[in-house]
Amino acid sequence: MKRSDDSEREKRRKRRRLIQELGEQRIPYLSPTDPGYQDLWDSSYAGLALRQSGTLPDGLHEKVQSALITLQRRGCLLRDLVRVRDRDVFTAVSRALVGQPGYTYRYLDTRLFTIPWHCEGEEGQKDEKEKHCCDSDLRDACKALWELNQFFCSDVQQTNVRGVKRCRSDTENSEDTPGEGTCEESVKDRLLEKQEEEEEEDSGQGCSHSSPPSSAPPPAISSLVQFNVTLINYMDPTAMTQLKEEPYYGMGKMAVGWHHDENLVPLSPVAVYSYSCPAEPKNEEVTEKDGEGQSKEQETETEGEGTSKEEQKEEGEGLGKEEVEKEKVCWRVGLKVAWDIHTPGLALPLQSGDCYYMTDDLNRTHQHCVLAGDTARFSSTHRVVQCCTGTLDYIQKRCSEALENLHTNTEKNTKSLSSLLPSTLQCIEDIHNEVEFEWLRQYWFQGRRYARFCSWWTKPMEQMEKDWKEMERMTQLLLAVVEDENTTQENRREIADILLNALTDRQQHRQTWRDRCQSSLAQTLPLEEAPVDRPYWSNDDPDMPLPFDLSDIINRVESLLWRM
Ligand SMILES: O=C(O)CCC(=O)C(=O)O
Ligand SMILES: [Fe+2]
Repeated sequence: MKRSDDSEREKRRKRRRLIQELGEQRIPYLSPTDPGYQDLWDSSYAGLALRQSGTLPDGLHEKVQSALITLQRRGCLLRDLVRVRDRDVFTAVSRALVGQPGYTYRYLDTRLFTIPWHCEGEEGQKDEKEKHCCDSDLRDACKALWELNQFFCSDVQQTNVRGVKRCRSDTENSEDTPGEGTCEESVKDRLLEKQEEEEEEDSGQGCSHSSPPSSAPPPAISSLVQFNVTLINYMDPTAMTQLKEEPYYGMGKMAVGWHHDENLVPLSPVAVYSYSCPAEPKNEEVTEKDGEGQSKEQETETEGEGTSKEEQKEEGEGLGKEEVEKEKVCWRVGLKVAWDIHTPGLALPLQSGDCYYMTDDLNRTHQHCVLAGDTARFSSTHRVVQCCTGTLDYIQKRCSEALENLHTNTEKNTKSLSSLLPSTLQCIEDIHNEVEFEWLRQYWFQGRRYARFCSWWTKPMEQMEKDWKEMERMTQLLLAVVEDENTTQENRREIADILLNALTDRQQHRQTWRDRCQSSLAQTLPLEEAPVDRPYWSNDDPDMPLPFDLSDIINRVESLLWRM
């Protein structure tokens, strides 16, 4: 649901006031050197586990690290232009999705499409086109990430969390005395409630579409973990001028703000490989975008926390200096219990090569953020994404389902709708909108970035566009039925209603995507990354069954409904 600008403004105003009220006070959080750290971990963050760098299989680090550098060098890692509470923002981190061929992952109104990973023994089995979607360099890189994925799949289930080392040797002291002074509960309570309320809205768990029953297997149980994608993150803090301070605990600069991971299979774990590299690897393809190229004026997203520049300034003010200094050289993951202001937060430092797991319902009951260190850093975050409506297979089946209702008379060379059953028509118009807005426009909005280094999605997207065009034809046929005054069709009114709703939705969504494509932030992108508003056609394009702008047709159907 779209919320009005007014209520957005009001929310931001309240939040700003609460942050001002909180002033210099911060909620306590513990780091490994603080007394009580280990106890806090055991009691309140038990779903978190650390797999230290030195305990990974031989050779895996080298493979994975060189794979990550390859992805960066080849220009595969890009900042996403996401939507946070109706506003366009760039993610502070650059990202790419690698995973099962044909899978996608949706976060913050953005559907990422996988660069397929290639698994062992696959060569020779796949048909030619799949085998050569990327060059051998990228194929090797993706294969290394698949190997890491295999390791995580078996490790995360063997490691019934307690088996993994929780911490380093610097936590002997287990006295339970949270480091910082008391704070005014009332202010914090309200602040936290506000914060949670806002964040929850951004973190819909589970499937967001009410689609027909899917053939997907039941949710993974913890004994059988199959991570199906990894979202790769990269950030060089020295190139970023706009990192936000962590506002509630004073943990320091955030690369990724507080959030729950979205769209995962409930209770599924997340496994993260962390690689801090001393120097920024050169990006061959997009030299323009490096360093200074990242405009200082751009706002950056911190998932679920989109705040204005003024707020960022205010949040930074009043921070105790020594709090900012704490552990500042090391990258860390921050954790907090959701809906709870009494439990101190936890900051887990990550040495290069360290991995951590979020298991059980940690992702649901807690939020996490990423705190920037001094060096550039990659992470590979392996997930079991909810894929009931997110695979190419799924959407192709949906398209076929819709097109079944299009009957071609080969003799007369005419087309007609086989069934005019309202439920069938409703389903077809839903599919039409789904394929246009969840797939075609999502794909093209991210520009030509995929096709640049991997051709896997090119053909399927072309086919999908053809199918979608057939659906435009079907809507045109439906319009003709509704407008035929002489029809004996008894449920004409019901059909007109269905059509009107679908067209109104379509018109609105087309406008939203046009706005996203034309936003001032979108204009800052280099040509090959710039959003493409596709499909787009002029209203009198003879090749297209219906105009792009549906307002005339919507008016026609509306007035027709009045007269019925
Ligand atoms: O980089 C990390 O350690 C975690 C990143 C993260 O939370 C995410 O991508 O959702
Ligand atoms: Fe996350």
